Amino acid sequence: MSSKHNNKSNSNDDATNRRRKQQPRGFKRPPPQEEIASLNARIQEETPSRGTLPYAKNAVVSFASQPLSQATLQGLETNGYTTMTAIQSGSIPHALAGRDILGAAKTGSGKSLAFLIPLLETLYRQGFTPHDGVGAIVLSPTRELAGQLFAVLRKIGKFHSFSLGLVMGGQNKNKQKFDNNDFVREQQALPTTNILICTPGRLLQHLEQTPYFNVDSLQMLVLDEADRILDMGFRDQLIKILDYLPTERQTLLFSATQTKSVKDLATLSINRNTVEYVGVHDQDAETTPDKLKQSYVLVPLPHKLNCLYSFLKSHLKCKTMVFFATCSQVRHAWELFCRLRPGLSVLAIHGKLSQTKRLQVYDKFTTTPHSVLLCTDVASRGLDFPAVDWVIQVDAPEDYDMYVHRVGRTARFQQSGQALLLLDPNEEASFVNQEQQERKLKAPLQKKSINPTKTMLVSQRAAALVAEHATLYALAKKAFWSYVRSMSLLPKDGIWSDLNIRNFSWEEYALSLGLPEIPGDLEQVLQKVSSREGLRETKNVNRKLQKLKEQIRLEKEAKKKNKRKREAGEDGDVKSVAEVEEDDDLLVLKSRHEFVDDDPLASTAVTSGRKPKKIRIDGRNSAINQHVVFEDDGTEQPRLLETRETDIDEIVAQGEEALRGASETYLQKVRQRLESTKDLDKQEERERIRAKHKKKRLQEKSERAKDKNGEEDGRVSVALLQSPEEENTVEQKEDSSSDDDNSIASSDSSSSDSDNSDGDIMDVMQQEDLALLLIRSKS
Ligand SMILES: Nc1ncnc2c1ncn2[C@@H]1O[C@H](COP(=O)(O)OP(=O)(O)OP(=O)(O)O)[C@@H](O)[C@H]1O
Repeated sequence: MSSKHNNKSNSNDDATNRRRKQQPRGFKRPPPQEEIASLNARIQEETPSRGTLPYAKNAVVSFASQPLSQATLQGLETNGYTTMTAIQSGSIPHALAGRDILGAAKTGSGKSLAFLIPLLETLYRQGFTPHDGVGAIVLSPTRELAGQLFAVLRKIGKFHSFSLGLVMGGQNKNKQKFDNNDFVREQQALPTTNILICTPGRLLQHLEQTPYFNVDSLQMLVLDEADRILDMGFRDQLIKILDYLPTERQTLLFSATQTKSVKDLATLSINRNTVEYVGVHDQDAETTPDKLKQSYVLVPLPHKLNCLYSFLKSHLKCKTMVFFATCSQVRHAWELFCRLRPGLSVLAIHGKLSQTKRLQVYDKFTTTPHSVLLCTDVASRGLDFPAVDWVIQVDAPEDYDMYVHRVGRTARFQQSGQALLLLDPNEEASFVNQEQQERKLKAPLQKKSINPTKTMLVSQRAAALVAEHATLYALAKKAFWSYVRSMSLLPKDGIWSDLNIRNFSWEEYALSLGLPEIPGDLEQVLQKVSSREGLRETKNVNRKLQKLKEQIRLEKEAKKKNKRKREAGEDGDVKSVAEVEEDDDLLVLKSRHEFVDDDPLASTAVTSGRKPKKIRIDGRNSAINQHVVFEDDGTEQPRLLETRETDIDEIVAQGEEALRGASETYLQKVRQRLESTKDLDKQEERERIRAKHKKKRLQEKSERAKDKNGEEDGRVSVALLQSPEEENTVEQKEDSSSDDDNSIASSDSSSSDSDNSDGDIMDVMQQEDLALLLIRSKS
């Protein structure tokens, strides 16, 4: 391969000259051939024996002591990387010797550099130039992670002359025209790309469709989050990809929850007798980072949103990630919380957001210190957001691996962090099972409880908002059904095997989302989704039904449009999407376009070249395309009750008459419910305030006493209690890592919080009155 160096083109010389200019003074790189020969000799000499860790786990080993090229060392140094982490010192010497690696280490321990450095070195020592084609491919399960790896590679590979490519598709909003442009641009760049970072779906698309995309010179294949790429969602794509790649290559697999399955290794043509397994934390007592504090609280499903909102209100100076089970729940919670204004930036990321929007949110959360990111598991793996203080899991994870990745978004690389899991009482026995935990999870989960005097009720406000906004109503419905579906489809052989989802308070859960009741026949749905067969059947029936509905709707729309044109001219009460977007940033009508899946595979099902759609001011859609929505892993999203992503499509599909009828009944129900619970809620709220005031008085009294005694013990009020036994205790000693939070909590409790609570009671009453007023005016 080194002969390839002799074939350098002029453009490559230019690139080399440019890079030389970037190099700091005094930086002298030896002539490549000489340096390469010396590196090869050192590697041969210093390669550790198979099956051994080259250094003790806690040894301080510098990058400079390794047989690495000057360009790589320079790249590392300029970015502040001087000493290696355990996984780096454990795996890099083996990887430099060309061995296949199975690397396992805790989240945030520096696995990315553990494979990116050998990747640069291998290509460098092989003398790769842009004309040698693809020498290394890194597969990532999500676009955000691919983008993050690309950014790290650019930084540390700055002094090399390789061409890097990031291929993940769906850069623009889901318009096939734009996506095609991206795809064509990628196709043009691929033949001269040396290192490719990509998601499996897009790579496969290129392997199948890009004529001059030659992967015959591939030296190295890396699977970041390997167990995820090898699991069901990506497996088929991976197998197809592997068909195109040469089998003679080095393969590196990294993850915090590594696969050791023989089947997986065979899939990747890895010889299990020669692969190096580097599990630097295997002997540790815990599978999660050392500086991560983990706890769980029992919160009945219908109270989870109350609990989350209260938590956010008392942690305004924190950066928090909140995990939900489904995209629809994230969308609903985001819409709701944006309207409830908890007092910090509320962001949301999930698989159905357009790529442009996803990148914006990613950047915003990276740079905003006090913010909350509501997300699905699309953000659970690999993402390295700086300084995340808290990870909250509103919905329990599907399995322990997912738990490890979710909580691993905080306490990264020597930092501390906290994680809180909200478990419904029905879930406790399955998740916090001693035996299973000791065997698999090995995480020090502490049970805490919620301080009731600190909990705010948002469900009343949610009901008022849902009554007012049709978009929110549609989102609440979707959130409800998507959660039911996700719970019904939990793996039957995993930790949730004993869970009976019929034990959940579904009626109350619906109310907590702002719905007046369960929006449909729950029993029927549970029966249908109880088996995957049932789900598939439902999906097919739904598609046919949807097609028919769509046809009828289009005919109706055409008729209406003509009528409107005749009566009021083109403009009438019709607004363009852009106009609606301007009206209200939070309206979901805006996201109707953005939430459409941008998966390249999905995009083929989207009609292109249409005129801009028009939407009625009142939020009813006037032009709906039928489209297929894919999950991030490329699988088609089942459509049990959701037919499409437009917010009010189901209402529209029922036609004008049905809509009016439904809205009447709905408002009637909300009215009844608000009337019936009004006194009760007011009384509850009063009691809460009374308790709070009493607590405040006691606190002030004790503070006065302390002042008198000159005492200062640093105790502050917090929302979480240490253990259920301490449920009535409102003060506890705080740990240093959450000082910020608690200073807020404490200042809230002394001044602003009591304002808040007054504000809350006013709010609830006002909201109720407002809702009733609204209902009356509508009826
Ligand atoms: N040798 C090093 N010196 C200093 N910082 C490092 C070093 N290696 C990695 N880091 C930093 O540690 C953080 C976590 O690294 P990285 O994202 O690679 O972790 P990871 O093990 O891949 O985590 P996950 O399992 O979540 O994917 C990053 O911010 C990275 O810059």
